Amino acid sequence: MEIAIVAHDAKKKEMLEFIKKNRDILSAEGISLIGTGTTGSMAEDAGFTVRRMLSGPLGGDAQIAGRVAEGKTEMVLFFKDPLGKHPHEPDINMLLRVCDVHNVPLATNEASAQLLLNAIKANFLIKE
Ligand SMILES: O=C(CO)COP(=O)(O)O
Repeated sequence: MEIAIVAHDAKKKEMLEFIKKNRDILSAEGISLIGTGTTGSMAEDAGFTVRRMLSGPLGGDAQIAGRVAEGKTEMVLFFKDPLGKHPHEPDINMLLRVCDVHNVPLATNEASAQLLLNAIKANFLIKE
């Protein structure tokens, strides 16, 4: 299962702590990570293997949306900054919309992301 990790700047620290806390799940066999540019390199620096897309403002969200639409990315953990303004808001909304179109699990905050990973751990989301 390919899981996307994306975090806005104000949420990067939270994402880093989150992925480190969930290293056992995120590094498990059958799980691969994809991320927007800066989030992805942050995760790589923490020892994860990540397929890195462009940075969000340069089209990274759109690239991940494409992979969701193609059925390649099957879960999106997107720590969105609800208080900031982003030049690539249309891309962000597209990623959220495409997840809904394709019924792909999407978490936009840490509490929801943890529930999704717990579900993976409990084997609820592993496809046959
Ligand atoms: O802007 C982002 C998501 O919308 C995140 O992009 P980066 O991971 O490159 O900072």
